[in-house]
Amino acid sequence: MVDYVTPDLCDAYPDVRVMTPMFRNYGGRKSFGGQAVTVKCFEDNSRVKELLATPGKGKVLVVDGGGSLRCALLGDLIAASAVKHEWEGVIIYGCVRDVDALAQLDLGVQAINSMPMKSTRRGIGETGIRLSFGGVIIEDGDFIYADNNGVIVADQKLEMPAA
Ligand SMILES: O=C([O-])CC(=O)C(=O)O
Repeated sequence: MVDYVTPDLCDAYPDVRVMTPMFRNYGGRKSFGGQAVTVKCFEDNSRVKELLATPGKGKVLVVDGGGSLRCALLGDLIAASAVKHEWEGVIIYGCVRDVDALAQLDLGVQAINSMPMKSTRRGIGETGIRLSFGGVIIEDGDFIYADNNGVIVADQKLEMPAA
């Protein structure tokens, strides 16, 4: 597991897209990165649950939840499924819950806040599409990196510069 340091990546790759600072780290992995798998859903985590139950090695699930603060799109059970399927992490423009349990998992999780109410699951949501939030565009297949400093997006895979 690579320890990504986003300030060092910004220095080495000044063209990266940097998200507006609004995410908090909720996962047990303070730093994570990989190829973006995109989801857009509003207050419905059907697609999040489905995707995190498929193989995720080298991948980061990027969820545009429309910034809703009314319910959580991820909790400890779905996050545990993500760990089992080897996802690197999940970035949610929306909320998570079960935050103390999330902090114990070997998974990166960044979201805008915590919310104890769960979302609905009516099968609504799109996957593999272009997202726009946090001041940047994220295409399915882009590369995304996150740590406690922030979240950055790039067209190609980034390597940590030699120390
Ligand atoms: O089930 C949900 O919708 C979210 C949740 O609490 C979990 O993943 O444990």
